[in-house]
Amino acid sequence: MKLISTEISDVYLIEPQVFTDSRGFFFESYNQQKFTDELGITADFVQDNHSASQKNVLRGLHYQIIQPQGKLVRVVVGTIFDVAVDIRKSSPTFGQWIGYELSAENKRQLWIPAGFAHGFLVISQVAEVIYKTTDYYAPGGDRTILWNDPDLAIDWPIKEPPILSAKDTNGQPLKSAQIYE
Ligand SMILES: Cc1cn([C@H]2C[C@H](O)[C@@H](COP(=O)(O)OP(=O)(O)O[C@H]3O[C@@H](C)C(=O)[C@@H](O)[C@H]3O)O2)c(=O)[nH]c1=O
Repeated sequence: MKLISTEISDVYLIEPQVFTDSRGFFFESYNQQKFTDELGITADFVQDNHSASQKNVLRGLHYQIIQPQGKLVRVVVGTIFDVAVDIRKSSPTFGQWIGYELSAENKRQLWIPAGFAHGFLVISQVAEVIYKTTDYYAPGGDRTILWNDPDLAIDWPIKEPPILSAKDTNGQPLKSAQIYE
């Protein structure tokens, strides 16, 4: 597997080694020893999540104010534009965002450590997103930063108003959100 740096240190794209033959393909989507020894990413995951969304759904930008979660995100059906925003006040890249296309085809994964808000826009007709988290869901502790916060100015590849949950419609701008020191 290959580690690709992004514009924000600590956030990485990961490209797995894919084995193809006449039957199809195989790849290790996660291997703790290789993550630690080869990629230098030490993370203990405690939960796997799986969501399916239709085209133009935007989920995010989410984080947990308690039990902040690191996330290892990948797509098994379709294509998403996956975004991470640095919301660690003490970080030199505070308020910066990165966005990458993750797809069933490119098999790329995005490693987002705790301290970031995460969201994605579905580009394909349907997308199924699977992600591992380093801490458990903390209902009541989850927070949303507004997906189109003008201070973040995230360049979503969006052509029409996205489909949002009620929670995401009422996200906070970063400047007034409860965030990490
Ligand atoms: C996130 C989550 C939700 N749920 C429940 C709560 C709710 O009834 C239903 C749907 O929850 P949500 O609307 O919050 O799901 P969703 O909008 O997909 O939330 C997710 O968005 C992406 C971008 C993230 O980064 C994740 O951390 C998570 O916040 O699932 C769990 O049981 N466990 C979980 O870990």
